[in-house]
Amino acid sequence: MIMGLTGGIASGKSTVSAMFVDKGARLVDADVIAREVMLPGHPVLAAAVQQFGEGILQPDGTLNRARLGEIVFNDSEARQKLNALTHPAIRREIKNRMHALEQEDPQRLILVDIPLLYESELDNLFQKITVVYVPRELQLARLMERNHLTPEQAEGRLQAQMDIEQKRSRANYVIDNSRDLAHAKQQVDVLWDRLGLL
Ligand SMILES: CC(C)(COP(=O)(O)OP(=O)(O)OC[C@H]1O[C@@H](n2cnc3c(N)ncnc32)[C@H](O)[C@@H]1O)[C@@H](O)C(=O)NCCC(=O)NCCS
Ligand SMILES: Nc1ncnc2c1ncn2[C@@H]1O[C@H](COP(=O)(O)OP(=O)(O)OP(=O)(O)O)[C@@H](O)[C@H]1O
Repeated sequence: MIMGLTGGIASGKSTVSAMFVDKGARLVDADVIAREVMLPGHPVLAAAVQQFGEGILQPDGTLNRARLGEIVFNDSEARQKLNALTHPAIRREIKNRMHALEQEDPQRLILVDIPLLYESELDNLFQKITVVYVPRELQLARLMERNHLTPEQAEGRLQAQMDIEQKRSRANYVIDNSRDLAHAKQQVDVLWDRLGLL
């Protein structure tokens, strides 16, 4: 079975996917792929430099993530331009990895962690979708703490995504990550059993 996993920025997708991996799931992580297409030498990074200028690079030629983040999380037009450059390549690679894992081991759960799953209308790739949910205020607080952002910067990142309540209402399954890790783990265990993955 292939299951999509999504949620809001900093809602705990990576934390919860790691729990599924511990239980034996295979993982495709869109954020990892998104980083790969922005490595020096990749045509997607070259296209981004064409679009946004050399200022998005560090002196050593690697992407200045903070700089590009400042641009795209404050300007929806710029973000759409970046998405148009990055998303086709990311989508292609997600599908390749999903299908390779499926062939390798058809019995295992394949979990595909995609932050922008609903925004990019990728829901039809999956039989089931799990949303990792926390209320918006907690999402904002965890994001500010993890990324050392001001409230304004964190708000900009939240605004760049579909509201988490909307994502929750569209999900087949919801993992509530607003309490401690043990509470989240308990829900992963229940879902694992419910999916018949013993
Ligand atoms: C803008 C960039 C350089 C910022 O890098 P930074 O290290 O600060 O953040 P990181 O990559 O770890 O992303 C953190 C989270 O931000 C959110 N996010 C990233 N890009 C976007 C976007 N274009 N739109 C909305 N949310 C986004 C996601 O929830 C992601 O998990 C980077 O996110 C990027 O290259 N984004 C474009 C590719 C993309 O769309 N990735 C996310 C989905 S696969
Ligand atoms: N149950 C929890 N209790 C306290 N802190 C948590 C919990 N779950 C996750 N965190 C913390 O919240 C932050 C966000 O978690 P995580 O990185 O897993 O989110 P994410 O959804 O993968 O983020 P992104 O969208 O940026 O990829 C991290 O600093 C993590 O350590």
